[in-house]
Amino acid sequence: ICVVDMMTSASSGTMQIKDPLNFWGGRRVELSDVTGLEPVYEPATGRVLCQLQPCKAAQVDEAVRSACSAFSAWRKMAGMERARVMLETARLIEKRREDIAEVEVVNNGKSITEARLDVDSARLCIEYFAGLATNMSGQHVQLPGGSFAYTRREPLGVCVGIGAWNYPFQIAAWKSAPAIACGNSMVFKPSPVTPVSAVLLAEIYAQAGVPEGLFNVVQGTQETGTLLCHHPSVAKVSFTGSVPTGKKIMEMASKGVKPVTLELGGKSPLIIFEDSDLENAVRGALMANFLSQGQVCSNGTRVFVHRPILPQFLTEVVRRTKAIQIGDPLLEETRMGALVSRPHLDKVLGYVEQAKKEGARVLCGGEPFTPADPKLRNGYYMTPCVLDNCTDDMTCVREEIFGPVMSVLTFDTEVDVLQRANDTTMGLAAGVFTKDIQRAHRVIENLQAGSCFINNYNITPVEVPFGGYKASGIGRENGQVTVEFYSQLKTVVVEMGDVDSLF
Ligand SMILES: NC(=O)c1ccc[n+]([C@@H]2O[C@H](COP(=O)([O-])OP(=O)(O)OC[C@H]3O[C@@H](n4cnc5c(N)ncnc54)[C@H](O)[C@@H]3O)[C@@H](O)[C@H]2O)c1
Ligand SMILES: C[N+](C)(C)CCCC=O
Repeated sequence: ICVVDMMTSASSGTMQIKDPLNFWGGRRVELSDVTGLEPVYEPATGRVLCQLQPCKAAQVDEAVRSACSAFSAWRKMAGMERARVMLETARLIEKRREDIAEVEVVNNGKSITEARLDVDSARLCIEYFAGLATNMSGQHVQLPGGSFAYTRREPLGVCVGIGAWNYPFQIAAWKSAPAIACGNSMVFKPSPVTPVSAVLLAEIYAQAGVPEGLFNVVQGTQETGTLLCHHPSVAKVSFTGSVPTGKKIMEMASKGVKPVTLELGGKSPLIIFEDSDLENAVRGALMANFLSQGQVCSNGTRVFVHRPILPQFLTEVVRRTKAIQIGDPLLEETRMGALVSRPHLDKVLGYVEQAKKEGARVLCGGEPFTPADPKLRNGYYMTPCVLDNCTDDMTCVREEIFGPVMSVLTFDTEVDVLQRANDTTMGLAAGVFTKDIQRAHRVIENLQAGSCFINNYNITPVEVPFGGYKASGIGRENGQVTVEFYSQLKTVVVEMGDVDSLF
């Protein structure tokens, strides 16, 4: 069942990926048409891990047909039966936690410590939605003369999931768990940069007993994604990725009047007031900027610090940032691994150069980093960066960098900082640190963001909805409300008397 030959589990540069990464009809599929191969890299070493076999129209069609056939069986199963299979999936994920996490590290570059937490989040999400699978209920409405109506919450059909590269396994679970809990099937396309772990989820679902074709993986780039969005048998598209791609997805889905979930990018504010617990505020700022090498959609990359505490804040944040251990992401002690690709690393370093040109001051980091271990020399590492002296008009403050770069800004009043925090087209997340509870809730009420934090940052329990305001997205993932985004409501009116015809 395993996709990889684990020659060692201790360090990078050794894992082999040999088995096909496409999956439908309950098994891995070796494509006969293998044109358009794309190299897939191990970010920690720069080594080519395998070649991506992109799916064309014929294969997309096969996967969708497989999903259609599974949907017919799955939708008829009782919620309890669906829940049982999902709980078994969660149990198998827990059992394989370590090898899934290692695959994620090898293809994504994040630290093993973080990858384990991502696998846990995927498992918890499947467990959570297993609980909701038994609760697909409607409403009973009394009407005059003993007549009544009721509503049924029904699945949509074949849902497409399209994922980003920063949380490959977690994204596949956050999309598939609510979809299948509601009785849908799914065709999932991972990012071509990180295609390796989604197929493990497909295998585990199959092993747990879902019908063949319930969760399928098609690999590919934007061509494959486009084919999926336009496919006439697809009922919904759930997308995680950048704002520009999200707009294209919405446009394509609109042609078939298909609902979308869009989990897009952000440029989120984190506001630190002078009465904060400084130690916690600094920890929060690091969590808001450096998880997953800074490649996190919800990151609070605009850190607004109340002027009276700026010096202490900067001293402490820089001290802790410099102490972050960078290196082989498979080692236990590593806290920051490699960025996802060479072009992405160059882009992030380019943002630091641009920030300097525009007048920001680099307090630490922002440089390429070469680990001492020779096998890591071609990996995509950089030192985490804190920028001071930032102003609202700078590129580093306006654009999503998606790397380990924290921009620190200063503020004097609550009114001023709220106006500046909201001065962005995006609205994924926001955070506030203060000991004043009235202020905390007042500030949150006035922040234009879908996922907010008081005295913490970037924690996403699966029981609560996650998603954005403004250009950061449509719909939510996780939490009870997500059932509404993967189902549709049927109203049934029942006449108990005679038909009172006007004709
Ligand atoms: N809000 C969230 O929950 C969330 C989570 C993770 C990442 N993100 C965002 O994702 C972005 C980084 O990820 P990325 O670089 O993989 O994003 P991206 O938009 O480049 O790609 C995302 C996915 O879309 C596919 N795709 C690209 N063009 C397409 C097209 N025309 N039609 C169909 N599919 C297409 C890609 O192959 C990939 O699978 C960041 O902006 C980040 O903030 C958001
Ligand atoms: C779990 N995190 C760290 C909040 C990430 C959510 C997904 C966004 O990229």
